[in-house]
Amino acid sequence: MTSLDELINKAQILLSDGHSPEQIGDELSLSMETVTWLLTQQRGEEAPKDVHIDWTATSADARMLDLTTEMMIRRYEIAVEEGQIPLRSGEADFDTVVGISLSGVPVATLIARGTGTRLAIYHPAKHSPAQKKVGSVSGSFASVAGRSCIIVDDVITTGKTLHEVVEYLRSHGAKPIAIWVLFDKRGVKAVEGVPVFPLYTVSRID
Ligand SMILES: O=P(O)(O)OC[C@H]1O[C@H](OP(=O)(O)OP(=O)(O)O)[C@H](O)[C@@H]1O
Repeated sequence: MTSLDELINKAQILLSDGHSPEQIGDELSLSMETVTWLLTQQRGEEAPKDVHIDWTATSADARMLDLTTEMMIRRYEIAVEEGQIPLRSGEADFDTVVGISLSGVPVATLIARGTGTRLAIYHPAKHSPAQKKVGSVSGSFASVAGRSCIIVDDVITTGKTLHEVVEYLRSHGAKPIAIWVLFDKRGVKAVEGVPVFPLYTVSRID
């Protein structure tokens, strides 16, 4: 079975389990166009330009995940050393890591441990069970008001989630300093003026 067949199979299983195409797109980190193609594709029909990242070999092992977060921390240290993050003398860097639920949380937890900072968890609006969907910071972890924050997630697909988090943090008295992600599928340099530091940028060359 090819990896494309596996992806089609995964999408069909999610559909038969009752997930909407939008949820399948979120689950597999694929655009709606790609999900539609996976679910309806006719042999010979050209696939949309998208990439699927399978990093379960790393995410399924806490030690490998920890090593990955060490790379993310080093990535940022280098950016600071090179002046990509201009810090005013005496200014605190960041004191809080905000992990985006769900997949950003284990990564953020290890980064908070590795940097000796506080851990906050953000629930995106799309996860809210309420009719009026709004994002929120979990009351079970660190608060964000008055804090300088690093936002952590696994992947940028459209960038919508990060826009939401940056707006939330600013409107709740927090200062987003930078965004750290494992994979950036959009090649975005900044979100609402907050610089993005991906470990890997994924792009297609046609
Ligand atoms: O750039 P965007 O288009 O906003 O997509 C990226 C977001 O989508 C995924 O979350 P999702 O809630 O779908 O899955 P998860 O619960 O596994 O984190 C991913 O973990 C990012 O948070």
